[in-house]
Amino acid sequence: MGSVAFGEAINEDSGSEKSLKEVSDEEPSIVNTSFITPSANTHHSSDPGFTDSFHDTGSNQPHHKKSDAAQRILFVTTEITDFVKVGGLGDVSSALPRALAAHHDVRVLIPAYREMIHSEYEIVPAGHVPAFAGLPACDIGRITCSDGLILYVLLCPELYDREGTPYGSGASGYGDGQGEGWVDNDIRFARLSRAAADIALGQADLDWQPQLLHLNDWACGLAPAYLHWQGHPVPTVFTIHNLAYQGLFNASRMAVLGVPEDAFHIDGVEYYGELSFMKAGINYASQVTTVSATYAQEITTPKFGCGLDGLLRCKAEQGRLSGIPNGIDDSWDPRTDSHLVQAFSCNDWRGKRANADYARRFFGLNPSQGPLFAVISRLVHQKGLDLTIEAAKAIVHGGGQIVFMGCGERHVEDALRQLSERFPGAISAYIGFDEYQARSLFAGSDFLLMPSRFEPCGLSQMYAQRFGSLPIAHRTGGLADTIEDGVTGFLFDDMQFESYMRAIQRAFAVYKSTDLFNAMRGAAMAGRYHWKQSIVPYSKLYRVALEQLGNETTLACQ
Ligand SMILES: Nc1ncnc2c1ncn2[C@@H]1O[C@H](COP(=O)(O)OP(=O)(O)O[C@H]2O[C@H](CO)[C@@H](O)[C@H](O)[C@H]2O)[C@@H](O)[C@H]1O
Repeated sequence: MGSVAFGEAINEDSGSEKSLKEVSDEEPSIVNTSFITPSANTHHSSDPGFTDSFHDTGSNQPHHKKSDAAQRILFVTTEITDFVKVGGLGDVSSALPRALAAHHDVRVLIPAYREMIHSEYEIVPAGHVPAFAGLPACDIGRITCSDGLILYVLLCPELYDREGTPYGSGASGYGDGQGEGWVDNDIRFARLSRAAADIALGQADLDWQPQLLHLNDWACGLAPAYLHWQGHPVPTVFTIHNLAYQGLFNASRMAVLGVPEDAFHIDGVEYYGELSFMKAGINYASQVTTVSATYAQEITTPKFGCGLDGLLRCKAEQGRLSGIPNGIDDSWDPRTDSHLVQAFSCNDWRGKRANADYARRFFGLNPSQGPLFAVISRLVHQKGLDLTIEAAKAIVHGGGQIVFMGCGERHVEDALRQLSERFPGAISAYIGFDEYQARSLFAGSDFLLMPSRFEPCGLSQMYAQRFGSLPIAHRTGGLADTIEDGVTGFLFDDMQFESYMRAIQRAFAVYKSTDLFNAMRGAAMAGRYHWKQSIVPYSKLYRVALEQLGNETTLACQ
């Protein structure tokens, strides 16, 4: 592909066609707060028992006084940023249960990884789950976090006490049983799912029993299925964070996982001859959610549905599929974040500049007056790194610099290393992830490059906006829902180099116009994508799932 020239090709006014919001440093306004997908709300709209008691109380402390509508929720996950994080699921699992805990009794179930066993936290014996099919018996421990959040950790050292990520020895993402995933991932995550089902049924010797399971991604997908096959109608909410990772395993593994033979068909867990954990979760959960309204609609189409779009369309028609956006937690505040070399706020651009200087020094870039672009991402196909690599030369020739931070697919890591060697002082590749430096980079950069092919929600673009770094992103999924084109960032429509370059050119043009650039940064920083906005929709959904009990006539999708 040819490169797109800067200079005369740049339209000075291209970023200003839309009027900017008035911005206030002291009281940031809330933007884009309503994302519940309109096409999938047949159950939600009725919501007979739901009251305003869930509205913002200003507290996210677990011991906040709960309303009568409080529910006991077990949030089941494979990552939590407090201990182990591969990507966005870790952040969500750390923040969402805490936000919900102001209104519900929310506890978390997660495997006891090495990071927990060797942490400073005491693990108190709490329960036990029996062996099942080829799944070993294991103990359950309890960790009480410093803010009171209770984690139940599944103690099974032969499955979980390993060097590596929750999913495998490599770093390329969610390891769905293929590639670099652990060879026993089917057993590892069936064990987690079965433990969740046992806890829900009061069969785990715990002194606590949830009313509802909130399950996350393919690794928890068998939990609703186990409950269904046993004939126990425990309500379940299954959240898809990324449909592309499905947990596909050989059908010969069914017996060892305790999956009944007669469930292996197109309306059960079979996916083109393999066993799909993701399909099990979608098929048997009371409610399915994903993490933005746009992605909830997209996954019902062949383009984004990963072969499950027919099933998801059926769920949407049944009112069992909805989109609830992720948020970001209070720690993402440039005025108070202790990770930053200098705190800053809207219109305090000297403070932001200090973070840029630090980032340039830390990542080995030359001093520069040009724009600093950041890429903070898992390095996987989804994230469109190939487009950014193609655009890099033009960005550097236009006077820009780029820092890449992330790890993932080996060939992408290699390509980034080569790029940084080709453009020393202008491009830096940090292969790995460091929360501290990531925050400095969000704070120091002028623009975040995020040309994702698809993006269920995306957190990085929200972090960037909060820190006054304008995202340049593909108009898809949660990116489309959380970035206002020409106001808080730049969106492009086609996943094509030329289209991406036009958005980058617009960013360069805005950078040249100080007033416009500052107004956009202010608008971006004023957007508050707080988790509090998710409490009401999740609470409604929990209520709907509880009320569905005993009324399961529409579960099957033929
Ligand atoms: N190599 C790395 N190692 C560890 N952390 C890294 C990392 N690279 C980036 N991160 C961090 O992980 C988070 C990225 O979260 P995103 O939501 O943007 O994407 P991700 O694809 O991981 O999440 C998926 O789940 C989330 C949660 O629902 C959805 O928002 C998203 O669309 C979906 O793809 C950020 O906190 C970022 O700083």
